[in-house]
Amino acid sequence: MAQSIDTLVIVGVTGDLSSRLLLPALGQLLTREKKRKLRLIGVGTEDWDDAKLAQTLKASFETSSAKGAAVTDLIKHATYVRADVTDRDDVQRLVDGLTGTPAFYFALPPAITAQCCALFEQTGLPDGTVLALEKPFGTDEKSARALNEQLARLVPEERVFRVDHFLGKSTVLNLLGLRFANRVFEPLWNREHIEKIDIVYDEQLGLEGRARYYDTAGAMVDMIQSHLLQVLAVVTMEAPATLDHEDVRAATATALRATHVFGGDPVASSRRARYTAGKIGRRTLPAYKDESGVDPAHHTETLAELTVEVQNWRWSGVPLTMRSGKALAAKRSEIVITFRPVPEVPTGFGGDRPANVLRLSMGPDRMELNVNINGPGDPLVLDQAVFTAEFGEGELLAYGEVLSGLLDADPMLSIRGDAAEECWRIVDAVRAAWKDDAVPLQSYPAGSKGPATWTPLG
Ligand SMILES: NC(=O)C1=CN([C@@H]2O[C@H](COP(=O)(O)OP(=O)(O)OC[C@H]3O[C@@H](n4cnc5c(N)ncnc54)[C@H](OP(=O)(O)O)[C@@H]3O)[C@@H](O)[C@H]2O)C=CC1
Ligand SMILES: O=C1O[C@H](COP(=O)(O)O)[C@@H](O)[C@H](O)[C@H]1O
Repeated sequence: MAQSIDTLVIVGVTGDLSSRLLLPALGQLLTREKKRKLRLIGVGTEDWDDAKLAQTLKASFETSSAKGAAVTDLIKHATYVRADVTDRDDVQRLVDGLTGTPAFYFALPPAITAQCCALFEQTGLPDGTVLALEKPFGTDEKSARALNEQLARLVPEERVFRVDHFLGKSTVLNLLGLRFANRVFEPLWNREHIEKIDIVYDEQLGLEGRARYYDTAGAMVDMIQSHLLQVLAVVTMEAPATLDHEDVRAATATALRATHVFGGDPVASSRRARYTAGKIGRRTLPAYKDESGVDPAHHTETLAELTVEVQNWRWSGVPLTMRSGKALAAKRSEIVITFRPVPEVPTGFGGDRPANVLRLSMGPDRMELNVNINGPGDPLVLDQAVFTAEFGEGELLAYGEVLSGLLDADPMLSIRGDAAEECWRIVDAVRAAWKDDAVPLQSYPAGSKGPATWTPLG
């Protein structure tokens, strides 16, 4: 695909996302694509200059071992613009200084992004501009819709990138090949054969100084509303005819539109908890409520679980449970597909015959399928064998995949506007029930597996 973006404007280049995730991924991309010509403009309110930006670029690129002509060229010509993007004159100056076709990557708090977009309505934007927005995209269904309407006044939908780096993860991309390029999985990928699906993203990380954002988001918004619902959409969607963004995004949006809280009951289908003081390995964590910047009155959950149903012929009645939390005993990131038991095993077989389970791990990126076979000793006693395959990490970091699509103006890995609204619709009812305290906020010690009363998933 022809390159169509030649100027990348990172607004918020002085921030954490930019230096820790975006720039290393950009460096990796340019190492692979030595002929890509890209100018970088970094924007922030800090008193930086071009030399300080170059220094930051070098440090970030080192973390991904980035090198080569395109990398050197980008650093050499990168410029820093000090601007407050909520100030009309600053935004006008920024837009007037642009040449070529720009992509604005807003590595900013979402409210600032919205203010900047409102100013773009006054300043105008060059033809072909791409706008890339980080999560959270709005704060609920209503605000997401309003933001979509605002963006639609600026650029066409295909030029809005609602970034979700989980869509760039190797295992999530591999799901497309696994499901739609094999005869053996897709015919079984439905309610007749699948009993339940669990999507788990447990982290050992605690708050990591992110109270300003996390304390108003919590695990439900931080992980389930965005990343895990996107993964769920890829797991449950119908086969797209092509991998073009029109087909893939139509398929994921259709799956999300059919997704509803299980049994229509947000109370019975959700759980929440918050960590108390504890130890993870050698690290001692204070209770979440005592972390710096946290307001205990927010009752923010650090572990959330939600069961939904995709209400269509393929999935009706199958519980799909998403869970994610922080400060847990072990990192666990997997999609677990549990098949229904076989209808009958011939009398005469001994041994266990557990259900077939397909595990797709999102780090390390690999799959495991357990099957029951005749045992190695007595052939009439069943045993279990495991087929494994490594997906590999992928050539690019997840953010590299996202940036690659963005610079080529291919929104396949970006969330379409209506899908973003659907994700809020699914969780808004649950958040309302939580706000009314209809679901108790339970607790678990940091470093544990979560509240002891919760049934383990997968
Ligand atoms: N950090 C992470 O791991 C992840 C972050 N995100 C999302 O990325 C976004 C940014 O997060 P993060 O980098 O952590 O936040 P930081 O607080 O570290 O950085 C925010 C950036 O925004 C800039 N900024 C704030 N106000 C203005 C303004 N008025 N004009 C110009 N620049 C401004 C700051 O510039 P300056 O300091 O110069 O004022 C800074 O560079 C958020 O939406 C977050 O949800 C998503 C996934 C992961
Ligand atoms: O967006 C986010 O994702 C990370 C988890 O993603 P990973 O790819 O870094 O494992 C999560 O820790 C963070 O809270 C959330 O904002």
